[in-house]
Amino acid sequence: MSVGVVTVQGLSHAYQGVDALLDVSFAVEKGSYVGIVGPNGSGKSTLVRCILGLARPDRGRVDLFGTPLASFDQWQRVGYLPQGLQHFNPHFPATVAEVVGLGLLANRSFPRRVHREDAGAVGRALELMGIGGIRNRLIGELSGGLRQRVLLARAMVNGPELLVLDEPTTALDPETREIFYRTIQELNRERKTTIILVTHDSGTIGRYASSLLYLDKRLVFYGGFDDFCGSPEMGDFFGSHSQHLICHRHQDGAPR
Ligand SMILES: Nc1ncnc2c1ncn2[C@@H]1O[C@H](COP(=O)(O)OP(=O)(O)OP(=O)(O)O)[C@@H](O)[C@H]1O
Repeated sequence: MSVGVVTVQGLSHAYQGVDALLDVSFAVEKGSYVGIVGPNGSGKSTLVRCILGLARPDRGRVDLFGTPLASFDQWQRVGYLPQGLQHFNPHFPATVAEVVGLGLLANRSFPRRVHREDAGAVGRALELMGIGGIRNRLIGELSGGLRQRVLLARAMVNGPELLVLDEPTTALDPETREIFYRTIQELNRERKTTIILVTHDSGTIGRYASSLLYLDKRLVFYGGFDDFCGSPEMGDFFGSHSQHLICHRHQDGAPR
């Protein structure tokens, strides 16, 4: 039997009485690559924040690796790349290696320090992302694509089994975006890292993810991209022309 990495049951969340999530239920199995899509304000970030315990749902339940969130304490098994982290001041006084090393602190009790022996883990994460050669550069001096690789290395430094990425490609040009998606796909295929990735681009993510989760406060669709393309509900939702455009790009596109 496959192992549930994330199980969400009946999740609802409102901000000051305004619903952001309504009765959302789904399960993510080990080794899946789930793309979360939906319009602006449809609750995507709120959903991942509830999954990670960063927002408290009004109703419902989240289990991580079979453990209720309230008692889950194995955060080294989870990597998170939040939305909008890529904007660094060019003079931000931290090197690439230092930024990646901060990822080791998530599961450490006080005093939280990076130790000398952590260099090995940092080096491995940098090599995994193909950025070992820039370890001493200042993070603020890098291009958007390299910066995003550094932040991904930071999320990967503990060797997480689950990686949650919230709109990681918004600041990237189309070519760098494809490279980034391919990197995530390799992590999924070769290391069997379970991926949950929030994006606005249903067409592109459909080429890489094993499942799409379409959210509009409620869960509208959860399944494979081919089913998404054939789904009459999604046709009603987008209008058949838009659905065709999304799915047509997929058929033209990259390997899965
Ligand atoms: N801290 C907050 N306080 C009040 N309202 C919030 C807060 N965070 C989000 N919201 C509202 O909750 C709704 C869902 O927001 P959320 O950021 O989860 O959506 P999203 O699908 O990730 O949006 P986007 O695609 O624009 O990033 C939106 O209407 C948003 O304005």
